[in-house]
Amino acid sequence: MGPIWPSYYGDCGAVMFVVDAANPTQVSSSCVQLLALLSAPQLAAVPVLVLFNKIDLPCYMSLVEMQSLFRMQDIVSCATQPVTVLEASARDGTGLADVLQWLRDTFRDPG
Ligand SMILES: Nc1nc2c(ncn2[C@@H]2O[C@H](COP(=O)(O)OP(=O)(O)OP(=O)(O)O)[C@@H](O)[C@H]2O)c(=O)[nH]1
Repeated sequence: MGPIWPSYYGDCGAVMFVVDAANPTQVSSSCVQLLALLSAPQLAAVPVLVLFNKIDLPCYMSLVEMQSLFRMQDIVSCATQPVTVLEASARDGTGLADVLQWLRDTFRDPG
């Protein structure tokens, strides 16, 4: 689906970028897609949530290792938009309260 994402950028109020944290083979392609998304002019001021999902599943890499492989710190500090990184399991609900809080904070009516 990646190639058609830019056609939606103009309508985005926020982006939730979900990474399969149980699948280290997708790290490099996810990282390339994330960098392309963050450098899109239409998304330059749009809040982005990078969500490492499926943390209930076993993986040979720890989440800290995966985020290090992603160079998340560098990505966040170089991004023009606010970037939040969270972890969750959509299956058992871990971390979803933080995701909902991010949505509330992001779409809070400023008035
Ligand atoms: N264990 C676990 N499974 C999940 C979680 N979130 C989604 N799934 C399952 O993962 C499968 C694929 O769902 P998604 O990853 O959302 O869909 P997708 O991105 O199109 O599929 P893939 O790219 O193949 O992972 C489904 O069977 C979901 O039920 C999670 O947090 N934990």
